[in-house]
Amino acid sequence: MKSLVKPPPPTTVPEFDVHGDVHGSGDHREDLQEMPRVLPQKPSEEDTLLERYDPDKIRETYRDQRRKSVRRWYDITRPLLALFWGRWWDKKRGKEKENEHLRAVQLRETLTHLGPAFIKIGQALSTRPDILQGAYLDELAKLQDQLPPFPNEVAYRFIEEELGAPPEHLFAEISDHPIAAASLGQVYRGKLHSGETVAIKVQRPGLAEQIALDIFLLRGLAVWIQNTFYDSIRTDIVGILDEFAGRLFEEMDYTQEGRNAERFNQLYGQLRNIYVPRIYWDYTHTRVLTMEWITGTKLSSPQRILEQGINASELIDSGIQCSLRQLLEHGFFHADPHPGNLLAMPNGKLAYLDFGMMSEISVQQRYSLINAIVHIVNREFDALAQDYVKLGFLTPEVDLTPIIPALSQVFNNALGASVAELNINSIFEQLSDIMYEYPFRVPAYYALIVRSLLSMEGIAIGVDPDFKVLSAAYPYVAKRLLTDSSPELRESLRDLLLKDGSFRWNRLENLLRNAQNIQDYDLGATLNQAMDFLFSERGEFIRDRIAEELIKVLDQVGYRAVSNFLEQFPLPLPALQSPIAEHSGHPSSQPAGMKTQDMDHLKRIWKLLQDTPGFDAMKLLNAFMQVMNRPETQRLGQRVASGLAQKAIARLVREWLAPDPVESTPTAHRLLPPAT
Ligand SMILES: Nc1ncnc2c1ncn2[C@@H]1O[C@H](COP(=O)(O)OP(=O)(O)OP(=O)(O)O)[C@@H](O)[C@H]1O
Repeated sequence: MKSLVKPPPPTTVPEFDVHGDVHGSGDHREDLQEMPRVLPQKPSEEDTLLERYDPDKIRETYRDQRRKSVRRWYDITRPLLALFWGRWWDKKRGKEKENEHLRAVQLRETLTHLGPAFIKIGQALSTRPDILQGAYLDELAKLQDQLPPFPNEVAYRFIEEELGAPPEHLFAEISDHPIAAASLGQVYRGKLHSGETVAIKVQRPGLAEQIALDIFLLRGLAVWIQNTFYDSIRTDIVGILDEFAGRLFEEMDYTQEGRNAERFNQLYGQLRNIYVPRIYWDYTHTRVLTMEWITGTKLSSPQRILEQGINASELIDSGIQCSLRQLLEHGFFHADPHPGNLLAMPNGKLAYLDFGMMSEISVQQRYSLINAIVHIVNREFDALAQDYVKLGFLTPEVDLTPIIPALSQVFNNALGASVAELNINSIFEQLSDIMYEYPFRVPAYYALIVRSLLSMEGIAIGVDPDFKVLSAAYPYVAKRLLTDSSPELRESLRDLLLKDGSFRWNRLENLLRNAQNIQDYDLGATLNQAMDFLFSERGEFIRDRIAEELIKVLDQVGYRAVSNFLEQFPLPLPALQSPIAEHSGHPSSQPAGMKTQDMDHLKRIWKLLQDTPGFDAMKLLNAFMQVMNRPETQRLGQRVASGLAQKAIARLVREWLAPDPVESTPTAHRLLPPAT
């Protein structure tokens, strides 16, 4: 790191072309004693063209630049055709496997050589095992970091152009070489005059222009492919490319990245162990981003993390919890969470970097995703097929009959598989086959979600080979089902808890147990939700079940109370028959120790609630009192009372009026039900 507090005087100013080559040399620093005022520059022509992704505007710009387009087209197709030809030749000679690594390296080098747009495409492909295999995935994963840097002078010039003053005036220190050179920019370590250590990200020169031209050419190709092979290509490749390009353009605007970081921090920065660097807006503009420096180890080096004694499993769990909230709660998600963008901090926190590529999914899509998880866990594949319709993968007219068994095969295999086999990667691989075989149209956002999930799983498995993302996700889903009052999730909760008219206590127990340890699980919200749900129109079905259960339970308790009372004060009354025995048709010989399965569940649920952080008996009592005052409860009470009365009368009638097969015996003995 060099100190720039007293820089030497300027000499000549270098000139640059769009490729970042330096013409002329010399030091252009001025000797200013004071902190300069930061004056962002007026946007250039390139800036205005590239304010946001607009395919029509780009087409208009490049339509008349035929020579430029043809030359670039030639540059792109030549190495790619050479690559395809090489692969075809390998296949013909049966050397496909033998040369796989060589071709993969060739692909990586070709994409690197073709520039940022292709590097980004390669990065996206590196998380698509449904498109590429083995060696290719490994090689493309190397694209995620470390590209050749561009000269310091160019970077310093950019800083000056963007921030209105040379770096030596803006910063107290700046590293004399970039500490990382990524696809879109390179990063310097620096220090503000106020003392904070910062990361200064400077964009590659000529980047926007180059990317716009490449996207123009690739989109033309995608439109042609889609129109020509419409029947065999069911994926909306133009849509995917537009989505990708839109995000790439956003990524090139570093002020957008700064805003993303702040929004990310606002939504997820409060989660346990999650850290988001602060943005220094006075030192940030379209092509220069200054943020808090994070000291940490990339998750791409799990071994080094373990060596530092950081609790890696906890770190990964925090990452998974954060990802779940991104995808299923707020819908604003980091679409590029590769291990190079995540740092394990020495204090055990997980820092997110690079907020250039963010994506959003709608509320409806989020609910459908949660429902899909519930249906997978429940093995309800007909409902899962419907989820695909809701998520836009299938049109409503598609016949789901053959798709349901295909889905059931994938997930039954997956859920029945051993821990090592149960990974999202293999599930997605099999789903890709189904999506290819049946008329699925993969929406553009799906690729990003898959990428995000696969990346999450890849990172988790790197640290803990037994990690199961689905299992880690379920507690969060349980929490959402128990606390979210949206009609969609209530519907899912109802489906989960009621089957063929009976209430599945074990599932409720399971949900409560799963949600118990989730950090922001709010037991009070669960109770409120339960009450609201119970007394809503749609809760009527459950109210009926509860009335029945209560009648059963109270009848048993009442029987026991009377029975115990009579044991203390023997009276010449006929024997009371156990309601359980009555219910089951088998009189029990031990009424005092009787239990029902439901009672067991209720007891366990009560225990679970007591053990849940935030349990407060007084709050529960309050809720209970409120419940008691509701007209529905009073109606419920009337039903229970009348149900109990009916049962009691029926029993009395049976006991007293029905002929007794056993002769009168001493009262104390007759308190026991007749032996069978
Ligand atoms: N705040 C920071 N603190 C420490 N190091 C940082 C910080 N920001 C970036 N870096 C380093 O710079 C590298 C590149 O940063 P970043 O990923 O933001 O750049 P990029 O051009 O968007 O890269 P990518 O090709 O991943 O999109 C990171 O992998 C990290 O090593």
